[in-house]
Amino acid sequence: MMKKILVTGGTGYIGSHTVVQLLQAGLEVCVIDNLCNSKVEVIDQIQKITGKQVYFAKGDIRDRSYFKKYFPSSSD
Ligand SMILES: O=c1ccn([C@@H]2O[C@H](COP(=O)(O)OP(=O)(O)O[C@H]3O[C@H](CO)[C@H](O)[C@H](O)[C@H]3O)[C@@H](O)[C@H]2O)c(=O)[nH]1
Repeated sequence: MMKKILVTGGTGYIGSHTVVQLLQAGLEVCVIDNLCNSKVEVIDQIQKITGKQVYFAKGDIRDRSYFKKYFPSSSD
């Protein structure tokens, strides 16, 4: 089974470069970023560079209701 990695801040400078490396290593990547210091277009650029799909969700994991939506089995 392919490993899935969650990268928070994955459209930022360090995050996007990390995502490219992870994809090129054959891992599946999901990015959560609130886009306060980056643009969603970065996802398209990553996909163009790697030829691989990135799952993207805009939001902040510090927001409890948002976190629960994506990680419903997490405990309080
Ligand atoms: O509460 C937050 C804060 C940030 N982000 C996102 O996290 C990513 C990374 O944030 P930063 O901008 O703090 O970090 P970067 O690694 O992208 O860039 C930082 O490091 C770079 C060099 O390493 C440059 O110095 C740059 O100016 C500096 O912001 C961004 O996409 C931003 O939108 C969130 O989703 N939530």
